[in-house]
Amino acid sequence: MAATATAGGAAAPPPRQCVLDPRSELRVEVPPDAPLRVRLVAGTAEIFGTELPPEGWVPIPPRSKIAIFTWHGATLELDGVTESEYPSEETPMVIYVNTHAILDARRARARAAAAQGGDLEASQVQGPRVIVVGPTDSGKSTLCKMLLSWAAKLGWKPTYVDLDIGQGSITIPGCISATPIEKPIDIVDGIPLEMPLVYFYGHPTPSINADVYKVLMKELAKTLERQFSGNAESRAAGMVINTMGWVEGLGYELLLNAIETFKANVVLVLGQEKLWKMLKDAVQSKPNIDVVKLQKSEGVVLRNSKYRQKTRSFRIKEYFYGIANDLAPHSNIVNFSDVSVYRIGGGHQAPRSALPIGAEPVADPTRLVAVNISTDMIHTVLAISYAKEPDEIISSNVAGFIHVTDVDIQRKKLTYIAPCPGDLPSRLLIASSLTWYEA
Ligand SMILES: Nc1ncnc2c1ncn2[C@@H]1O[C@H](COP(=O)(O)OP(=O)(O)OP(=O)(O)O)[C@@H](O)[C@H]1O
Repeated sequence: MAATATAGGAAAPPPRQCVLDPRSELRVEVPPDAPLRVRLVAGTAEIFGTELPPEGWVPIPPRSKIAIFTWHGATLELDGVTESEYPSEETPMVIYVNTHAILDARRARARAAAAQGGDLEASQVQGPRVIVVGPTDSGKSTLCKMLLSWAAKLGWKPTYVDLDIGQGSITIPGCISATPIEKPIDIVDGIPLEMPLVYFYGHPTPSINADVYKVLMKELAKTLERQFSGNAESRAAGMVINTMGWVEGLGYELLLNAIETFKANVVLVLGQEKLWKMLKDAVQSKPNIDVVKLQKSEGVVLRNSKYRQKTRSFRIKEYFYGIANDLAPHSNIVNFSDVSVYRIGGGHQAPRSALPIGAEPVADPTRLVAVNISTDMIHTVLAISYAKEPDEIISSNVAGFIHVTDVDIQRKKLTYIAPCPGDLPSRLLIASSLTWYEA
């Protein structure tokens, strides 16, 4: 099939078939506003580690950039509009699946050691803790998805940890989160959202308050450590950790911090020799950390900062309205006196208007600051903390998010939308710089 560009006002092309040779993939970009569906006609194929069902059409969400890969050959049918679609035989998939096989063997070893019992070191019963690093658009999130889905297909329940606050593949951007992956990741619905453990940072870049970012990583790691200690199976299945594409200066320092905090024992470096060498040298004194260089796929689509900003907005919108725009959020009103809003590390970014009257920006980067509700909060996202007391906010995970749609200073009322009806599960809210404007 030749490369085609069919979006941009042109009539939708008729359904078309594509025959893929073994170990090749069809790369497809879906436009933001036109539907595409795909059907497997013959053979087997997968999208980032999740197999296409043998029968029936699979809707591909708008704005997706995907590769439909086949190990043994496949015939596909596409129906709808694409921005581009082209096949490629040059993929790093064999290298990726070999990496998966090595991780799988480590999981099996950890499980067998735990079953044997006796006096064992923690590292003997710990499965692989894989951290995937690389510059922006090197395919990190995609490789994480594949490693998780292939592991889940074999019955493991690895924990996915997402440290990429810029994009947010588990929940909205601005969060550090983790969730067990119990089955291959759904092509349409993405990462399952039943049991995520979410810590709210509240900004799309760590430079705003790197100390808070580090504290939240530590809190998440501590909670996961506790969960692993009581669950040999998930400890053997290990973790797959996705990171940000910022690999220089502070970004690099945070990567080293993440490796240490989550006790990663496998570092997969995508697409940058220099980063691989730097990390290898940095961890050489530490036992049992493998730093492995992996080829980047040429299929990974480059996204500029404007596109990323837009994607962030869509992720927030999806939280309230669903991926297929099929959910209806609930609008609600609370009195100012019924909630308390805090900012973690009130220093750097907080506008003076968001600080208590007469307060100066504080120096302690992790200090908690109570903020007055003001019209500045309109269009921003607030997180609902599980904390019982304000001083527990930084060490507590969050229950979910609300989006502020109006602030009535005179009547002292805040209007918001939430995914569920009813009262807020907590009165302690965390402010953020994340905004979303309803079109
Ligand atoms: N082989 C491929 N063919 C087509 N699209 C691909 C392929 N691999 C990845 N993509 C797409 O390219 C985009 C970028 O990939 P991905 O999100 O994995 O990169 P990343 O390194 O995690 O990016 P970031 O730096 O933002 O964290 C995604 O939309 C992904 O679906």
